[in-house]
Amino acid sequence: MYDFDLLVLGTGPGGQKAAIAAAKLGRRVAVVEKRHMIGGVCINTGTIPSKTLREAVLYLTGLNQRDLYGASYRVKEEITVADLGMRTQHVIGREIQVIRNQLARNHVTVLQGTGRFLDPHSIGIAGDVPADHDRKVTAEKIVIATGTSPARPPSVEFDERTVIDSDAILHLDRVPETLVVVGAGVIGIEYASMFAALGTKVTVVERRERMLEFCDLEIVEALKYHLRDLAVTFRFGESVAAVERRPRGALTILESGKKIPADCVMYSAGRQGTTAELRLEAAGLTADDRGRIAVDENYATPVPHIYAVGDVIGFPALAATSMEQGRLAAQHACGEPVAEMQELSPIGIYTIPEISFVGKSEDELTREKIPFEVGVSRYRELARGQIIGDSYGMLKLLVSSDDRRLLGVHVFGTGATELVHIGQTLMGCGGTVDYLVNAVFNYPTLAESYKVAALDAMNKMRVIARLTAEP
Ligand SMILES: Cc1cc2nc3c(=O)[nH]c(=O)nc-3n(C[C@H](O)[C@H](O)[C@H](O)COP(=O)(O)OP(=O)(O)OC[C@H]3O[C@@H](n4cnc5c(N)ncnc54)[C@H](O)[C@@H]3O)c2cc1C
Ligand SMILES: NC(=O)c1ccc[n+]([C@@H]2O[C@H](COP(=O)([O-])OP(=O)(O)OC[C@H]3O[C@@H](n4cnc5c(N)ncnc54)[C@H](O)[C@@H]3O)[C@@H](O)[C@H]2O)c1
Repeated sequence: MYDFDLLVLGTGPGGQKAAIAAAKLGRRVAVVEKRHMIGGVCINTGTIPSKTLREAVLYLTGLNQRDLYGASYRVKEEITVADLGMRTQHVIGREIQVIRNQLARNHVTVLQGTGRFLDPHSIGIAGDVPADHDRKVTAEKIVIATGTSPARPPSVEFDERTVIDSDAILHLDRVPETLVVVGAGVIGIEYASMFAALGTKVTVVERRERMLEFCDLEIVEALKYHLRDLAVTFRFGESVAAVERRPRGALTILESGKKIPADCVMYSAGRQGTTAELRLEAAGLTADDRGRIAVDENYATPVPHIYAVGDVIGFPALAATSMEQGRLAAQHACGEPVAEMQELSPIGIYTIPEISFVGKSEDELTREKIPFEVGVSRYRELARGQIIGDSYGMLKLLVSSDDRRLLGVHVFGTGATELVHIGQTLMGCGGTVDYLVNAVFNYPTLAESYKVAALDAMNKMRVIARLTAEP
């Protein structure tokens, strides 16, 4: 008899949903988590602090209101890290309470400490403080949901103040005047946007020739234009060779020989699966060179009673997908029928302005030789866009020229990450552009952009149809 039916390592989005799903099926469930990390990277160092910081920045700088009230509009003249941290800490605290309460009311046992495999069914838990004793628990099924940590190259001297990663950026003692961001991935660009909005002079160094290459090119161009307008400098096609700490700041040395001085350097050049402490070999498992664990379509590892979900299994490494993987893995582990994860997942990037999309991009459709028409709506032509002072936002629909189905939705500007779900729902139900053409939307709203873009696509398709029909 095992101590638990299902034991989960890690309480990020994947671990939480795995634990609760199994508890709802009447299983005896436990989660193992380090002290001060309930909620995982998501709540403590990743998604939630970064998105809350972004709201604080937008509110305090008044950036979103400047189209209406002028370039000098500010809610607060001198914005300090205390102003920013207050909101972040408040939200983190509340979210941790919500998670603790959800686990407790579902009778999930929380075991505090760092878990490691002793054998395929046994986990040793090392306490985080000397007073916590080492203990051993056994479980019939185990879910690994240990997430990732920032990758720290050995050539970089991290010191938590001047040369930092995305965890330490939440604990700066002041807003830097100059900042170098290494890596223009999602994390790098989101933080570059926030600091640029605060007035920091940001330089982004990216090894590749472009950034966010999975996004619509036109939208990435629009984002770059906005960021340059906020004094961001981009160095594409450049790699960082070394970062040197100096008494007052740091020097980022590029392979091309350039030296960039800055108060602070944030390294956001990828993340590494948190598997080093797990002693996977004791369970007969291995991780790849980036700490990731291989799984099958049910999230089972090569050792069938052990599952892995969330960032530790790699792409797409998002909170929303991690949650769903956790739920599906638990269902499978409990012998319940499992639906496949829906392919149509949206991506939301909380830059300033924000980006969101679902489905294919123009580049992908062109590569795949799928004919499509584009319908565009610009916020400045929507009454709601004028009311909120968003003159740059846009929504783009990609419509199949063959059967008028929606193939992709790309949104840039206020509310993009919310608006995208209208398109996602329509696409998930196999809907065509005709639904949007004929639907009545609330007015004045940004959702109306769907109708405007649908009409635009339909008008273009009509021209082609007319010309094609001519003898
Ligand atoms: C700065 C930043 C911003 C992000 N923004 C977004 C966003 O806007 N939207 C989005 O969808 N995603 C975002 N993400 C990604 C998102 O946070 C992750 O996809 C998500 O947190 C992954 O969830 P997870 O279940 O894999 O576990 P994680 O949230 O990674 O948590 C893993 C947990 O496992 C614990 N753990 C590790 N090893 C052990 C062990 N041996 N024993 C016990 N516990 C252990 C850790 O302490 C940690 O608490 C962001 C990430 C970062 C870093
Ligand atoms: N809004 C969101 O959904 C969101 C937000 C933040 C993070 N995330 C998740 O977190 C994950 C990690 O994000 P990330 O941005 O750290 O990683 P990433 O791997 O996406 O980006 C790292 C970037 O750094 C560049 N790079 C690496 N080494 C370099 C060097 N020496 N010099 C210059 N450039 C270098 C790479 O070319 C790459 O573009 C993402 O995969 C994403 O899923 C999601």
